[in-house]
Amino acid sequence: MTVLLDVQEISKSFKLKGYWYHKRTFTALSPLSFTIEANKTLAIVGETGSGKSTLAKILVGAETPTQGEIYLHGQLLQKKRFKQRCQHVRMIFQDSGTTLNPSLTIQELLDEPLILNTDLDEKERQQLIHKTLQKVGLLGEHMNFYPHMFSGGQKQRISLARAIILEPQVIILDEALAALDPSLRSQMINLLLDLQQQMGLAYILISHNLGIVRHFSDDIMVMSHGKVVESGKTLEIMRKPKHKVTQRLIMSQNFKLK
Ligand SMILES: Nc1ncnc2c1ncn2[C@@H]1O[C@H](COP(=O)(O)OP(=O)(O)OP(=O)(O)O)[C@@H](O)[C@H]1O
Repeated sequence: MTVLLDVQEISKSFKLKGYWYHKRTFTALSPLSFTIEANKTLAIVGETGSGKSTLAKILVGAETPTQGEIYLHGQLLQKKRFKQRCQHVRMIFQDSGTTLNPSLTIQELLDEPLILNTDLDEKERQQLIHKTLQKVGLLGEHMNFYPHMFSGGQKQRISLARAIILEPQVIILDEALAALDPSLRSQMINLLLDLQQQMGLAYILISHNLGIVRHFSDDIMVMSHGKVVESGKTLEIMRKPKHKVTQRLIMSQNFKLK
């Protein structure tokens, strides 16, 4: 298997305001490295404030790392080339549905990334939107609907359509399944797994729910205070957690793995 995403020694320190006479910084991420292969899912878990979202924002290009480099297929992802990053790494949030602009139709919402990032003409864009809606289990006719006409689960599918329309290689799911009820969640997980197979996607799953993590991820990385404290195969780590943070997370959810 070949490495798709290679994260090398990424760190992040925030400058704290109000200390001009004695500059202070807060280290949200200590240098950390990891790799992901295509068709695989890496789960990132950890207590609140451990740095998971900061790492996700760096990967998607919304935050600049203090140090470190990210390679995709061996090619350096340039910090300032947002367009390049947008095409390859996309992110879906827990409340993605609520971030869909209510005044735009689904066609207009899906057209935005295509206009910004591709040279496709109007007809080609419309065909791609139609195809992508079908890929996520919606109908081509939904193009003319507005976001308020959809349920929460369907809105999450629209966000997924927006994420995959540029055919990225990596999708970050930041608590993207948390707000869904159990049956919608399993439908969404099955859809994500199907798309992973079809498109060779790598997922980075940030979740507090170890049930989802176990069901969905191949590998796991446990974070605490901006550091990786344990990582490896999900099932092995869940069966025999070595670090006390991992043990605490598992115990706090009363999570048992037979
Ligand atoms: N812009 C910022 N300026 C200063 N500190 C920040 C900033 N963004 C994040 N932090 C700090 O960095 C640390 C890591 O935050 P982050 O949001 O990455 O944690 P998290 O693991 O995603 O937490 P949660 O599970 O609650 O979402 C926190 O202590 C947070 O307060």
